[in-house]
Amino acid sequence: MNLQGKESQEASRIPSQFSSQERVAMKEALKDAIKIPTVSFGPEEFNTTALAEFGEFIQKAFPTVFKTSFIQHEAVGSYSHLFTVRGSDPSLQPYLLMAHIDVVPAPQEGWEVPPFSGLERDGFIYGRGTLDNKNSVMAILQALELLLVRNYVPRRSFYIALGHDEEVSGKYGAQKISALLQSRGVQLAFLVDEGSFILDGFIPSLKNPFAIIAVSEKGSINLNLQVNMAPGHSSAPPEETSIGILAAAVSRLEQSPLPNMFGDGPLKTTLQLLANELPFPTNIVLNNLWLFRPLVSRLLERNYITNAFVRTTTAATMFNAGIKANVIPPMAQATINFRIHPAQTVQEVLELVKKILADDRVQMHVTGAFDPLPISPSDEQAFGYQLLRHTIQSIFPEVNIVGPGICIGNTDSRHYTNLTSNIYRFNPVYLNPQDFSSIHGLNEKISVQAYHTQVKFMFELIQDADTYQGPVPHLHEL
Ligand SMILES: CCCCCCCCCCCCCCCCCC(=O)N[C@@H](Cc1ccccc1)C(=O)O
Ligand SMILES: [Zn+2]
Ligand SMILES: [Zn+2]
Repeated sequence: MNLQGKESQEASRIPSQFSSQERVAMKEALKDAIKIPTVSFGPEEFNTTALAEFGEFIQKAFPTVFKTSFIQHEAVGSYSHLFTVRGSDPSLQPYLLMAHIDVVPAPQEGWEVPPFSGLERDGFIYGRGTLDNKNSVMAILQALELLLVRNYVPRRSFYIALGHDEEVSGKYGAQKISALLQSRGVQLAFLVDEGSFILDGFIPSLKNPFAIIAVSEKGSINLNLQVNMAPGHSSAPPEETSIGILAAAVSRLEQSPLPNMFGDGPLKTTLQLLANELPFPTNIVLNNLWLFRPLVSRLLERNYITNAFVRTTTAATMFNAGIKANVIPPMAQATINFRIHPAQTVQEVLELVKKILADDRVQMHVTGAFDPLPISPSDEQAFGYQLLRHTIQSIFPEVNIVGPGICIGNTDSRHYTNLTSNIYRFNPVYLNPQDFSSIHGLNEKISVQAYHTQVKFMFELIQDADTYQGPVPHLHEL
C-alpha cells in the first residue's frame, strides 16, 4: 500500500471512545447475558430453554449486527451462532473470532452473590460466565455493534462463531460450524479464541503483568480403570478386594507424576522474555537456561498451576464401587483425566501409564482421547500473532512482555485445525491466581472497567485486522 493509502486509512479509523450512556448499556447487556443460565450439565444435557432465550437476547441487544446487509447470521446445531461479516476487499483472507455461550454448573453454596444474578458489587459484575466466556461473546458482538453504529465497513471479511456446548465437547456447536465453513471452501488467515490471559501475580518476584498468547493446547485422555473380582460375603473377605486393588492403582498413578517435559517449547521462549523483568538472581538463571534448565524445571513443578505447564497431568476424577454394605464388590471403576503436554502423544502416555499400573487385574479402557494441538507460529511473519501482539500493546501499554504459551485446558478452537494452522487463544483481560480459581469455581467475576477494556480491545482488533501491516522493521533492515 502506498503512503497516501495508509494515511487515508488512518484518517478513517474510528476512535475507541464510548459515551457514558454506551458504557452503561454495555455493562447492563453483560449482566443480562449472565442472568440466562445456559448451563451444559453433561455431553448431551443442555438447558435448551436458556440457550434458545440467549439466541433471542443477542438479537435484541445487538440490533444493528442483525440488520446490517453485509452480515449474515445463521443458527448452527440449533443453538450455536455463526456470523459472516463480508468485508469490502475480497482479496484479504478472512479471520475468525470465537467464544462460547454455555457455562459450567454453579452450585449456589459458597457464592457471595447468586451465580446467575449478574449483580454488580464494588465495581465487579459477578456470575457464572463473566470470565468463561460470556465476557468474550458479549465483547465481540458489542464491539461490532458499536463499529456498525459509527458506519464502519470492514475491509477484511471475518466470521464470529459462538459455540453452545464448549464445556462438554463442542460436538454440536464448534464441530458443526467448522464443517460448514469447510464445505464452503473457507480457509482462515487466523483465529482468536479463549484460553489465555494477561497474567498478574503468578510469578512472585515479577511486578509487571505479562500477556501470554496460547499457541497450542494440551491433548487429553479419559481413561477408565476397572477391576473385576468374585463377589462374596463380607464376613469372610479375601485378602484383596476390587476396591483395594483399584485404590492402590489410582494411588500409584498419583504418586508417579509423568515426566517433566520443560524444554524448548513456547514456555521457554516466554521465560526468556521475562528474564529481564525479574530481579537478580532469577534474571541470570532464566537468561542461562542451557545451564539452569534442570533447576527451573524443578521450580516450575512445585506449584500446581505452573506444574500443569511442564508435564502431562494426572487427575483422578471419578470413582465408583460397591453395591451393598455386606457384599464384597464385584467391580470397581475409576476415571482418570490426563492433560497431555505438547511434547507427548496419547500413545506415549498410555504406554507410561501401563508401566506405572503394572497390574494385569486393572483393565484400561480409553473413553476419549486426542493429541495435543499443533504449535501455531509466533515468529515475525505470523500475521495473526503479530496483529494480536500489536493490539495488546496499544490497549495495554503497561504490559511490556507478550509471549507465546500453551493452554492447559481445551477450547473449541481445536475443532478448527482444518481451516487454519494459525490458532491463537487469548482473552484481553487481567487474571490473577484468585481469578484463576474462580473459573469453574466460586465467585467468578469481572470488573466493569475490565469488561469495557475488553470491548475496546475488540473494537481496535477488528480495525487493526484491516490496517495492520506487520511488525515495524528494525533499523538495519531498512
Ligand atoms: C510462566 C508460567 C505462568 C503460569 C501462569 C498460569 C496462568 C493460568 C492461565 C490459565 C488459563 C486457563 C484457561 C483455560 C481455558 C479452558 C477452557 C475449559 O475449561 N475447557 C474445558 C472444555 C472441555 C474440553 C473437552 C471435554 C470437555 C470439556 C476443559 O475441560 O478443558
Ligand atoms: Zn471457556
Ligand atoms: Zn470453561
